[in-house]
Amino acid sequence: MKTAASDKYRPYPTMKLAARRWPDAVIAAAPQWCSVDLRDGNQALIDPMDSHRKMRLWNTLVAMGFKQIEVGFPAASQTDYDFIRHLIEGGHIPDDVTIQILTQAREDLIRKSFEALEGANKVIVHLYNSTSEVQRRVVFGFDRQGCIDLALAGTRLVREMSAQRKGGEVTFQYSPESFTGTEPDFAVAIVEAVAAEWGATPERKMIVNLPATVEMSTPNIYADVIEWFCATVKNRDSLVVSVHPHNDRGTGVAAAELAVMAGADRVEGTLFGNGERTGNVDVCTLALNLFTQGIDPQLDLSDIDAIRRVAEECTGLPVHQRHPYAGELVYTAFSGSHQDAINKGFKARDKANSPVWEVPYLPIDPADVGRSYEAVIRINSQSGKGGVAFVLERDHGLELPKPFQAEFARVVQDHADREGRELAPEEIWLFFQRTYLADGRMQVVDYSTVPVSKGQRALTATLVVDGKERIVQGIGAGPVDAFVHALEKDLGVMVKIKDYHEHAIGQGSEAQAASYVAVAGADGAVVHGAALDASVTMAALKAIASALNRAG
Ligand SMILES: CC(=O)SCCNC(=O)CCNC(=O)[C@H](O)C(C)(C)COP(=O)(O)OP(=O)(O)OC[C@H]1O[C@@H](n2cnc3c(N)ncnc32)[C@H](O)[C@@H]1OP(=O)(O)O
Ligand SMILES: CC(C)C(=O)C(=O)O
Repeated sequence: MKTAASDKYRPYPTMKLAARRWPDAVIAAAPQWCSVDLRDGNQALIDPMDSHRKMRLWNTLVAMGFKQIEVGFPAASQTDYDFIRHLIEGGHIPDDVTIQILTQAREDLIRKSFEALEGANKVIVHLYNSTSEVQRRVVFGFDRQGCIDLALAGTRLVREMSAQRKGGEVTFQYSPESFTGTEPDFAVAIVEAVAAEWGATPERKMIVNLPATVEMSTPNIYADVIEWFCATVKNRDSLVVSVHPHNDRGTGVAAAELAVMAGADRVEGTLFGNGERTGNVDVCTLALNLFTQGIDPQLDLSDIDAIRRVAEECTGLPVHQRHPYAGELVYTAFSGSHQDAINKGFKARDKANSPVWEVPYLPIDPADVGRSYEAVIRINSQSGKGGVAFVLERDHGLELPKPFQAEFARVVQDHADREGRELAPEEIWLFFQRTYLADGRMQVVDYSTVPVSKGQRALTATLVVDGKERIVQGIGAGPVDAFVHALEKDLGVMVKIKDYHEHAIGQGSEAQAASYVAVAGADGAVVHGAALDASVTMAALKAIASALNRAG
């Protein structure tokens, strides 16, 4: 980047805090959540939501457990106004949910907002005006006092209209909008003036929302300012301090978390971070971050895919595949060492039967957000033996021995490299069948055994070799040993079994035997073979044939 261009920008002022406390704070409970999907999220859409989409999103937000929901800017849009009337007149607002509306500090807009709220039980009236130095100078053309006067005029009217209002209580919320561009001492001054005008008390608290309207600094500086604000503002116990981080620097989540550590009681945000420019802070991520620390987030995210679907369909914006917790790929490992560790983690967990989650590379149990283990491990050229073995065990019950895994993984990896793409589990299974189970030069058709002396059995096997039927006979300590001797005696094929494993797949009459052998060829190279059969002995003989066929 050219140096000349960066001369345009100035560093954000830091805060001189004598003994900042937030770095040592630990979040022990969820903050109050307020969804602003239907307002801030909506105002950022190319096509703002119609009533139908708003209603669908509303129902999802309520079902998730949001108790405060900003439902619109009724004085700005007829759709918002009508939607709010529909919520109220249709009786769609549960008793424990408070709707919030946004208005500027302008008389006509405030009056219209109260009109929209008629008949609603509890409401939050959210008044804002921009307080930043730039906006005072460039947009409004007034000084600090002019800015305070505007806020006070708006507050006064909200107070008067709240007193006249029939029906339930009004909670007042004030936002010094563009707080991050506002001198902290001025933010305190204007909030104190507004709180005095409103008459905030510890019994009738006012919400003070301190938005990172534009995220302009590292999150630690935002936290410093929040801590300083909370320590400095008069009558802190009459205020609910709220934050409303945007994500211009990509650190909205961190800013919200540090702000809560610094003393904020409440967080405004949206599902998956939709909102102006780079979005509002993502409440799903914040909530699940808490969840992974053992803290009840007070929001139900147990079916994150369903929530994601609604959000995507209502906003028309896709959630990124790598989005924390919700992205399509975030519970999937392609790379070999990750797959191996996840596979071992799952096995250790099954064995230990422990409630504590400690599967490597998975910060959260996918099942807790309604995701399944199915797609955790997927195979491409970056995958190793653990991943391939995981897929075969998960889908087909095969427990491949370690050296066997290594051999088959090489086959799969070569193919994935050639194809340059992910291989579906069905393709891997097809590959396994083609590599080990398909008919080769030698096929075992049948066999029988009889005891000949103590510990010795004679085996007769019918084979097809190069298309011709052959009968071979041999004696050995068991059927495998007898088969090896038969192959040597009658076909002149030397077989050195280096390793042998078998296990059952399934139970009862449906059960199958899986056999795996490692055979050393004349040159000493080890080749593996495998077979499945209803009979354990037949599976063993077929596995030997499989290895010999592969050895060529
Ligand atoms: C950071 C945020 O997200 S804040 C929320 C922003 N959301 C929206 O603006 C969405 C909906 N807004 C709208 O539909 C319109 O802007 C309306 C209906 C609110 C107002 O419409 P209009 O008056 O026609 O236009 P416009 O927004 O351009 O008005 C700007 C005027 O409002 C003034 N103004 C802006 N914000 C405020 C405020 N919070 N309080 C008082 N006056 C304000 C401006 O100084 C300007 O005054 P001027 O006309 O004397 O120069
Ligand atoms: C109205 C305020 C809270 C806002 O949306 C913002 O500052 O981003």
